[in-house]
Amino acid sequence: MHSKSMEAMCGSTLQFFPWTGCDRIGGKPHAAVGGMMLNLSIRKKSGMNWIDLSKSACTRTSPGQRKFLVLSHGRKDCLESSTIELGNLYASFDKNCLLKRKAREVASCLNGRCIFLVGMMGSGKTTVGKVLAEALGYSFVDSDCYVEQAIGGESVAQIFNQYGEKFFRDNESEALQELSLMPQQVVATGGGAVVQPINWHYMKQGVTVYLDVPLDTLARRIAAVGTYSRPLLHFDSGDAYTAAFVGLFTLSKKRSDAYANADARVSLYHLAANLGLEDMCDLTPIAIAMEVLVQIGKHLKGK
Ligand SMILES: Nc1ncnc2c1ncn2[C@@H]1O[C@H](COP(=O)(O)OP(=O)(O)OP(=O)(O)O)[C@@H](O)[C@H]1O
Ligand SMILES: O=C(O)C1=C[C@@H](O)[C@@H](O)[C@H](O)C1
Repeated sequence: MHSKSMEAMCGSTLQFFPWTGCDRIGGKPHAAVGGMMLNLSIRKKSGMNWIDLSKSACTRTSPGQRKFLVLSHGRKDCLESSTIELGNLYASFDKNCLLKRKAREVASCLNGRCIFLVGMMGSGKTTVGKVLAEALGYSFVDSDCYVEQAIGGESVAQIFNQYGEKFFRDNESEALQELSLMPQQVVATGGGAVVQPINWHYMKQGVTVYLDVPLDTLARRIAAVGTYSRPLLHFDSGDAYTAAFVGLFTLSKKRSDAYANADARVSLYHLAANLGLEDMCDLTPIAIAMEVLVQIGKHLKGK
């Protein structure tokens, strides 16, 4: 579709929300983290031209400046589905471009140091960690999997059942010690790694980031996949959500001080609010990974 005809079709309240799910746009325009939320007035002020959708997603409309695609419009009836699909495609491309750009900037200050993600079970350390690692060009390691392999392939739940929690914690500490000696890794730590003071000594060889996620969101995520793989939340009776919520509540009371040791904190509650989102579920792993990089950048610059 030609850019002019798209402009004529779509009218005047176009916005770009790179950090949210494209299909769930509805929050109020806000200064987004990583800063790319455009509306018509900003577009006019900055003298932007529409992008020709038939060209590359990274079309440069003026030297050194990359322009972004339109994703949403105040009047849904004037958007053709093909336009939305194309917008979604380009938007995810752009989100990755922005994430990679931020990752390059942060990587240049990290000097190969690892990132240790800490947080409660279900906080997204694995999901976000993989996105971060990919953007930074780092390896991704899940410390629970590392322990499982070290023990000989048994699952965390089996290790808890057979050998008890102390045995698992000792092996977890050994794993973190080994991982702290290897450069350029994003490590998703086990939810309870923060309780052993010695683990902080290992993790502080790199940069530690706390993914702070409300208990209700954690419990919903865990209930969706079941509590079987998480021995501290698994009970034979009762529904999965209640078991997860009660278990997480008890653990979080014991751990909140420990999580506060992290160098940086990413609060999903605050991130969603800053982006004008009513529902935290609309925060994509890319959005959260971007915020992790922003907070690491601030930490490294001493802000
Ligand atoms: N941003 C997100 N939006 C929606 N669901 C998510 C998000 N991040 C993670 N999830 C889901 O939540 C669940 C837990 O995520 P994940 O395994 O990444 O957490 P974790 O912190 O590594 O958990 P654990 O410490 O128990 O291993 C998964 O089912 C995952 O798909
Ligand atoms: O929060 C916890 O104590 C745990 C979290 C998981 O990642 C595993 O390390 C294990 O299930 C214990």
